[in-house]
Amino acid sequence: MRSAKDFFAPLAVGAPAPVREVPARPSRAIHFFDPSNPKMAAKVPAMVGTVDVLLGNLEDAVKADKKIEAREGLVRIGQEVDFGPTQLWTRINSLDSPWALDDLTTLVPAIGHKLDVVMVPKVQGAEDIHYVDRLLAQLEAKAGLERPILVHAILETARGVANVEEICGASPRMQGLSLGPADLAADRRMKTTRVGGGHPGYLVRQDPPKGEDGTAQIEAQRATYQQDLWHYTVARMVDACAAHGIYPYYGPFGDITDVVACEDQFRNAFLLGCVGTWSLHPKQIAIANRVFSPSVEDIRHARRVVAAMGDGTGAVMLDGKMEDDASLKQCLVMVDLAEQLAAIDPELKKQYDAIDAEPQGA
Ligand SMILES: CC(=O)SCCNC(=O)CCNC(=O)[C@H](O)C(C)(C)COP(=O)(O)OP(=O)(O)OC[C@H]1O[C@@H](n2cnc3c(N)ncnc32)[C@H](O)[C@@H]1OP(=O)(O)O
Ligand SMILES: CC(=O)C(=O)O
Ligand SMILES: [Mg+2]
Repeated sequence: MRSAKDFFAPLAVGAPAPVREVPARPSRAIHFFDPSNPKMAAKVPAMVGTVDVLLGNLEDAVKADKKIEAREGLVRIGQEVDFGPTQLWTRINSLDSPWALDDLTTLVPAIGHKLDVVMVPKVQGAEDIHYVDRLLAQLEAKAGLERPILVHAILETARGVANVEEICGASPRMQGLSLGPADLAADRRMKTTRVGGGHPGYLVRQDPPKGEDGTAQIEAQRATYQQDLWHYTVARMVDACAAHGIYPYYGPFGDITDVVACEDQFRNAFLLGCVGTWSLHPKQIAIANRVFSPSVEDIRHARRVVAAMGDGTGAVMLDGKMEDDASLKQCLVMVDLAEQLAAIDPELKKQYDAIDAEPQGA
């Protein structure tokens, strides 16, 4: 294990100094595109400014015979497009694949100055992050980059979940984690065939009513409640990320047509502490932007609590409810997020600013 004193030293002579704090940049939707798909690639310039993160995907969903085309396509897009306020990320191929090394050694010299985050799939433990960490430092030094490229890991193996805390703390480059429900389900031998989302068979059932003789009527009509297959993993991921000052994300929702269930899954993740999610299709961007932006009602309430709490200590009553130091902290999470989002989203800024113009007591 590296000494705490060395943790923030560059891992290669001439590499940029590691960040001491991961920048809190809005990333409600990480929108995936396949740079080898001409139709998708052509849409990228017009998507700048409409989505927080554009991610050139090189891994799964890119055909094996298109891997080099995808990598070269991403280089071209990275060089030609002005990304303005939108972050540019990539998902490289898995570290045991024939492509991962060339992904990094090609992308960093060519577009490293524009790449904000490298997403690494199928991370098993800290050793995978250490490998990428050192390689990136060497490539950054060689390319003369002035700021470090951050690393995001996908949690999609049972071993990765077991090692989630050490993955989060493996490098100052660690920016965040995403849930990878498809590969994780396969690795765990779960019996699902979907990419994220729920399953009608994963449920609890209301207790049976009792008959007159006191026996359970198990054949009676009983309500069932579908449960969230991903709750445990998302909750672990949120805790590990919060403990290490990095950011948790839900991942893909594969049923592109079911925008309602998609929104529900995203909202569960938002409420549990995730800062964003993936978008696989243009129509998922608006869902993610809506869900991962605090509502006007929440911001109105949060600002009232902040105002009512004065110096931030003690307890007050507001609308019949107790507010104190701890509920104030929850409200500040919302208010801070709203400020970050308002800085990049003019429509949201208008909505949040309008709260100030409302009559007192509204
Ligand atoms: C488990 C995991 O690893 S998840 C992550 C990996 N998976 C991905 O990245 C998948 C990315 N998304 C896709 O490949 C596609 O959206 C698909 C295959 C799901 C659906 O694609 P299509 O059948 O073309 O969808 P659809 O016909 O609705 O597309 C409408 C338009 O949006 C475009 N489009 C679709 N997805 C995207 C995208 N992600 N980015 C930009 N444009 C897109 C299509 O090219 C099409 O363009 P056109 O109007 O010029 O013809
Ligand atoms: C996100 C991803 O890669 C997966 O679900 O497998
Ligand atoms: Mg995967």
